[in-house]
Amino acid sequence: MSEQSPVKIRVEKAKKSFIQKSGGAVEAIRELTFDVADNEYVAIVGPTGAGKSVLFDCLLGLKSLDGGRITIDGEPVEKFIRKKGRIARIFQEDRLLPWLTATDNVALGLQIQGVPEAERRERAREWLRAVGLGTFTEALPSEMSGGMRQRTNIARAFATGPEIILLDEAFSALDEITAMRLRSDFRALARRQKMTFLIVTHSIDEAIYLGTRILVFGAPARLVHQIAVPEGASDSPAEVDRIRSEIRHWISVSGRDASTAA
Ligand SMILES: Nc1ncnc2c1ncn2[C@@H]1O[C@H](COP(=O)(O)OP(=O)(O)OP(=O)(O)O)[C@@H](O)[C@H]1O
Repeated sequence: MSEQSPVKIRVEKAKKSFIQKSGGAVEAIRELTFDVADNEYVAIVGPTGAGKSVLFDCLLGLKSLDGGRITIDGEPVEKFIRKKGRIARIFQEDRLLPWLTATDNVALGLQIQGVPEAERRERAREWLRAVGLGTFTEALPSEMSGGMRQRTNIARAFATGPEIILLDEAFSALDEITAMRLRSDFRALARRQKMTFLIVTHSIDEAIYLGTRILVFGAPARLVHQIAVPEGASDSPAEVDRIRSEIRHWISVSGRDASTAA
């Protein structure tokens, strides 16, 4: 993380457990602490069930912590999200409404922000053009490929002008060629918009390509290692190999331990 950039997101000693229907407790987040700087791109990798999605829910104010705290721009996350559209999430599966056109799907978030209809449709079309869907603005999700639907989701995430985007395995369901194109387009848009993003991914190469820093989580979610990704590292096979081996090592030593609370 750059010394000069102000802290955008601060997670401090976060804790979260669930009581399951069987009565047992599952610890999802354990004493998790990390900062994300403004305009930083952070990739999170870790074993399955490591609480990564739960962390995103907490960052969006959808779930509350049992202990510790999350602040964004120095204020509690609940306060930060009161103004709509400051933080967006892109999921692995597209969450488009099947009866709405691409334009109307992208305009939804703007409607929630109270943007007047003509303006929100214009902004939605602009974002669809920016993701290469300028000729599909009136298409229904069923008339688009998986890659096009995910492009529509990306347009929807950017349209509200978020300060932070959370990518939850956003490229994992796509074939590799489509995923490569979308990653590259997403990275270019994020740079243009000067924003912060966090991506949870099971692909180490994706983490190296998109992240300026990679956090390796253990299970339950806690930080076991972090790696800065030097500019241009993803173009150097030797650098990619070095970072990949380092991540693999830390993932292998960070497996699930005592995730079921007593
Ligand atoms: N609503 C819930 N009720 C009970 N347990 C839950 C709930 N949500 C999550 N968990 C538990 O919390 C733990 C973390 O789940 P989470 O979905 O965040 O993992 P993850 O790191 O995103 O996993 P993956 O990489 O497989 O997507 C899991 O053990 C899960 O069973």
